[in-house]
Amino acid sequence: MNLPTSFATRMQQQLGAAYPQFEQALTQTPPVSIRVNAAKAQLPTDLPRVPWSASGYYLPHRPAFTLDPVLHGGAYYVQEASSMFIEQALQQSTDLSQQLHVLDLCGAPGGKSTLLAGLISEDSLLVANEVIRSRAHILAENIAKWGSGNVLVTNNDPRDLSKFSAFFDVMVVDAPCSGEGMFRKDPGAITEWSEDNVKLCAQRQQRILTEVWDALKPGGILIYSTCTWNEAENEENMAWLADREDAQSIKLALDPAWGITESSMESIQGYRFYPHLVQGEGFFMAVLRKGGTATENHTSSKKKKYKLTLAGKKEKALVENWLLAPEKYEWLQHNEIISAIPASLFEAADEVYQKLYVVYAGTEVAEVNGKKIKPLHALALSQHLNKAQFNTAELDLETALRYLRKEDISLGTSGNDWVLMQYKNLPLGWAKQIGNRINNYYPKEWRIRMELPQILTAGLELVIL
Ligand SMILES: C[S@@+](CC[C@H](N)C(=O)[O-])C[C@H]1O[C@@H](n2cnc3c(N)ncnc32)[C@H](O)[C@@H]1O
Repeated sequence: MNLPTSFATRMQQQLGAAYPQFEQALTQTPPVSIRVNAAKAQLPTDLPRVPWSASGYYLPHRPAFTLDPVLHGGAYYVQEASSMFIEQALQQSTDLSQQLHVLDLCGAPGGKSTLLAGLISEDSLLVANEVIRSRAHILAENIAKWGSGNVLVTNNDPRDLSKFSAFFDVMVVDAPCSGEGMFRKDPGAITEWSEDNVKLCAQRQQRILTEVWDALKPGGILIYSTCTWNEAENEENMAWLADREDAQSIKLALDPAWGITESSMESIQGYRFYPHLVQGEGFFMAVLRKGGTATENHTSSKKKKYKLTLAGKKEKALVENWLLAPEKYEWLQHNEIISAIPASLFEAADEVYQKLYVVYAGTEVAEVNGKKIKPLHALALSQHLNKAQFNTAELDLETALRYLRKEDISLGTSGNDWVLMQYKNLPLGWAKQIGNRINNYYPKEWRIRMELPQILTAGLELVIL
């Protein structure tokens, strides 16, 4: 691999005698790993586990993920193993039984957001943000597929977060960086790399951290990560922040067998992932606790004017049984769209709506137009869907893939109703039976564009819950 000279020199200094193993590891094929959505599926297997994540597994080779319907149903997420380490940061720094407000600032495409959504309690709120519009929509798609129901996806610049004061208990900043840890996976990252770019990235990271800092509560946790190894974008930025603001680095307990390299610089504990020592790509993470005492999540009772509008009684009655435990939700209506958010999150969600541009919220349940009701795609993928309310059709692999390609399919059935399309008991989306015909309601922008091969191979052997 043709590495930039100044990068190679720095890594030689950083790694000493281990440098040749590091360089050799950069020529190896990256490991493939997935994280299972524990609310939807289990993977009964003796596949090796990602040691720092309860639901992460390594696969022996890279399957054609696009052709696995179970992926489209949100039963797992393809995620690089090192980045699953934020699970340890969250678990070791935070009481997850509490109701939390969590921000994932640089969220797309959604690896860390879906991991966070799986770790926080059902009455905690995750704000998954992404500054780039098109990427925010991909994030929303992956959040809808994960199906938790307590996530708001926003499309804002970090500076917009400065409208919040002491709102978040936890902030994850997975910052845009110079990407040294991606050299093996994405050789394009090598050509984009330069010392100047490292400096620019470090400055941008400082700006981002400054803009969002006030939104973190006193006593709150910042989980900062990059996929790069240089100190300027990592420990130096954390030391700069801890020095400027009142913050302290948190030391995590590590199993030495994990192969993670701990660094200690100017009172900052950092965690580095090198490809010759771990099964994963390059990664850095540090955790800071903001000074002061944590405060409970309570919202001002003074506020009268809500941005969120409650659904009308009639509309709510039409659809509320489509979710399990409907009494736990506040039912919202925006134009013809009815959605649900956990009732305990109403005030917090409203505050987010007041301050940010929300592109997706909670569970979008239905579109109601007079007496016409259409179940929405996110409902099919929700972890809280009340399946008993719907007709279902179990599809074989080929039909499932044709459905996901938004092709016309035939089930040999007749009737006049909405049908939940399932593969191995996992909901994929809706179709409408009209007489003998099936209208395919799979979202156009999500459809599989790849041609189907002559011979189809079954995907991951998950047990759907
Ligand atoms: C490392 S990626 C995030 C990966 C994501 N956390 C995950 O686990 O799937 C960094 C993200 O930051 C976004 N980004 C780029 N410039 C930014 C900026 N100035 N402020 C905030 N985010 C930015 C990128 O669009 C990208 O989605």
